[in-house]
Amino acid sequence: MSGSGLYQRLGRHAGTAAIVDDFYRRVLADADLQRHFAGVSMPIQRRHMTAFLISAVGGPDTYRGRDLNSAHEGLAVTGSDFDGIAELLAQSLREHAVAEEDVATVLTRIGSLRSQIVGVDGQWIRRH
Ligand code: HEM
Repeated sequence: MSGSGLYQRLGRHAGTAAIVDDFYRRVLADADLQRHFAGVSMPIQRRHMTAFLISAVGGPDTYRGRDLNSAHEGLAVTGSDFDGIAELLAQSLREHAVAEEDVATVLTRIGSLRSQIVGVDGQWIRRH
C-alpha cells in the first residue's frame, strides 16, 4: 500500500519524530512564525504533530489531539503563515533525505488541510 510505504520511507515513528523536531526548530527560528507559538507547550505540540503526520502518511492513527479546526480557531493564521509552515516542513523532509516525490505527496496532503487552519472567515463569523 503506497500510504504505509510512505510511512516506512519517512522512517516510521522515529524518523517522523526527527522530522517534526527539525521542523519546529525551523518554525521557532522564523521571525514571522515563532510568535504564534509563544506560550505553547512544544513537547506536547511535537508529540501531537508527530502523531498527526504519521496518520496523514498512512501509518498507525494514534492522534488524540483536537481536530484541526478547533486547534487553530482564533489563532488568526494567514495564508502566508500556512505557506511558510508548509515550506519549512518541506525543508525538514529534504533534510532527512526524503525523495522529492514523497515530499510532494506530503505537501499535497497537508495542503488539503488549508481551509481548516487558515482562519479569516471563522474569525469574522465569531466577531459578528
Ligand atoms: C500546515 C498544516 C498544519 C498542520 C497539519 C497542523 C497541525 C497541528 C496539530 C496536530 C496541532 C495540535 C492540536 C492539539 O494539540 O490539540 C496544532 C496546533 C497548533 N498549530 Fe498547527 N498545524 C498546521 C499549520 C499551522 C500554522 C500555519 C500555524 C501558524 C503559523 C499553526 C499554529 C499552531 C499553534 C499555535 C498550535 C497550538 C495551539 C494551542 O495549543 O492552543 N499551525 N497544529
